[in-house]
Amino acid sequence: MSWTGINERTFLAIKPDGYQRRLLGEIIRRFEKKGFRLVAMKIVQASEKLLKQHYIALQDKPFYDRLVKYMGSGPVVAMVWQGLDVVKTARLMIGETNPAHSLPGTIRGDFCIDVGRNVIHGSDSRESAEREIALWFQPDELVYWQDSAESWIYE
Ligand SMILES: Nc1ncnc2c1ncn2[C@@H]1O[C@H](COP(=O)(O)OP(=O)(O)OP(=O)(O)O)[C@@H](O)[C@H]1O
Repeated sequence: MSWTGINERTFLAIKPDGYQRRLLGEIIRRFEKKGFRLVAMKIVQASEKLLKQHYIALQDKPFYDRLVKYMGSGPVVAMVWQGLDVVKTARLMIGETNPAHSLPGTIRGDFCIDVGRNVIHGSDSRESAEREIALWFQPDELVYWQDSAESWIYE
C-alpha cells in the first residue's frame, strides 16, 4: 500500500506524563474527531534501546539522557494515524516543542507547561514517520480497515 494522499501515516506517542495524567482519552479524541483513522495502537514500556534509537538524531543534545529516562519512566501509548497530510496536521494539532510557545487549542498549549514534560510525540516528516513506525510496530500490527466515514471526510 502506498503511504501518500489519504493513506499518509504518522507515528504519535503519548508520553509517560500524558499517560500518568489521564490525558489518553482527551488526546485520542482530538485526532478521532478531526477525522483521522487510527490504524495501530499499543501500550508500551519502552526499553532504553528502543528509545535511544527513536531519539538517535538528538544523541548529542545535553538533554538526551534525561529524555531517554523520561520516556522510559512509565507507559507510552504508541499509535499510527492515517489521513491526508496527517504528518503536518498532527504536528500543528500538537503544537510547538516548547509548550510555552504553543497556542491554546493545541495539545501542548492546553495540557502542559515544561519542554521536558510535553505529553506527546509526533513524527516531524514522512521519512521520520516511516522510520518510527517500523521501529515501534511489526507490519502485522497495523490494521487495514474500511472507513465507512471516508466519503464524509474527503470530497
Ligand atoms: N531543552 C530541552 N530540555 C528538555 N527536553 C527537551 C528539550 N528540547 C527538547 N526536549 C525533549 O525532546 C523531545 C524531542 O525534541 P525535538 O526537538 O525532536 O522536538 P519535537 O519534534 O517537537 O518533539 P517530539 O520528537 O517529542 O515530537 C521534545 O519533545 C522534548 O520532550
